[in-house]
Amino acid sequence: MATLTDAKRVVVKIGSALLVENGALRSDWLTALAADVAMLKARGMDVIVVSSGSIALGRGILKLSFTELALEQSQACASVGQIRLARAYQEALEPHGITTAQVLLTLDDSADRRRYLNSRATLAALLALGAVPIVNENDTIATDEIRYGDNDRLAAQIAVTVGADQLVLLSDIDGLYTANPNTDPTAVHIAQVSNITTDIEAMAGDPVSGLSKGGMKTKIMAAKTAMAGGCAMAITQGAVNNPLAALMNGAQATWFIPSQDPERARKNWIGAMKPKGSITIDAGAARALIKGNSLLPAGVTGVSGQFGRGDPVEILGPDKVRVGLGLIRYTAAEAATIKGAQTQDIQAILGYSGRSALIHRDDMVL
Ligand SMILES: Nc1ncnc2c1ncn2[C@@H]1O[C@H](COP(=O)(O)OP(=O)(O)O)[C@@H](O)[C@H]1O
Ligand SMILES: N[C@@H](CCC(=O)OP(=O)(O)O)C(=O)O
Repeated sequence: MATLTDAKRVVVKIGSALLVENGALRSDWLTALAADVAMLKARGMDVIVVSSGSIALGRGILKLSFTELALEQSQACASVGQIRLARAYQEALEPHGITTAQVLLTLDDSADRRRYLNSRATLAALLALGAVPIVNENDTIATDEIRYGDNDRLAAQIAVTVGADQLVLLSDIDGLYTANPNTDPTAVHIAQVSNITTDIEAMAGDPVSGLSKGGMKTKIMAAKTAMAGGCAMAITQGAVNNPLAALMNGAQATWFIPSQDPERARKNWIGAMKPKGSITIDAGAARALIKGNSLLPAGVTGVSGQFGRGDPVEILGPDKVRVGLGLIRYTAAEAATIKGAQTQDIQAILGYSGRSALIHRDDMVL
């Protein structure tokens, strides 16, 4: 059985209803949550917070609490609320000596592989620097209608993007039940799910009322994404103070357990992609890759196909036999220009600085 104690990298998703009450921030709750985050960091874990609440806060600030909002009004509320939200996290975490970073993303960002690799690199750099990224959907440019509940799915995508081993959804309920317990008194709590069957999907309903509109449905969708990426996911009660400490101490939750770890899942995901071109490498580079190194331009002897940054390409050995597959960080034209070059010469050749590796070892399967 998974517990939060085992996590090395954890994403925590916080719903609007936990943070905002009657248009105002629940400061005491957030202060306690900051202590929870500091406790996880002190145990050596990387922490990313995905927080909703910008629209709910913005509505309060703009005094639009009792109005049905048009889409652009929701987006305006999000812009107003997001500044307040980010500052609230900064002020709550600062006393613990923790630096916060604001990251605004859309669900589309992980579908576009170039943006996916960029957000992955930025988040990894922030975590390496010890910062806590506070992520929300970039509501101003969200192309779909803003639907509350999308942050469940966004959090799962981010968890997979950064290779988190656990995702915790702090909710207004302590897990998945066989039916919505708010409307069905016979509903029974489910402690663990290792396979999302149609029966499990059928259990998940909408929320009853309030600020959140995603209900269990978006949480089950999030669980599917997380599990496919090798990340365990917990749904637990967030309304109490210090919900993460409570989860560590065995608070009731539903744990969704994946069948593989994040690294294996990522390699399988890359391995299943259809290559858009190929890179031929020399024998020295092939040996370096087998030892676990990234592919540098110096070892490349040929480039073929039309690919963009972030696209999957086949890696061929000197004898044209397939060595592996990876997500490349340069376009086909750039790769052809810098093939055979030393890393320190890339800037002079291209006229701008690029990534040192053509294909990073984390983005490669041999
Ligand atoms: N099978 C179920 N088990 C538990 N809760 C359910 C179920 N089906 C529907 N729900 C509803 O989903 C709600 C949680 O979703 P939501 O309010 O959107 O959470 P959050 O604010 O954390 O995003 C519960 O309070 C409950 O009303
Ligand atoms: N991005 C929106 C929230 C979207 C959302 O998923 O809300 P919730 O169901 O409360 O987690 C906001 O910050 O208001």
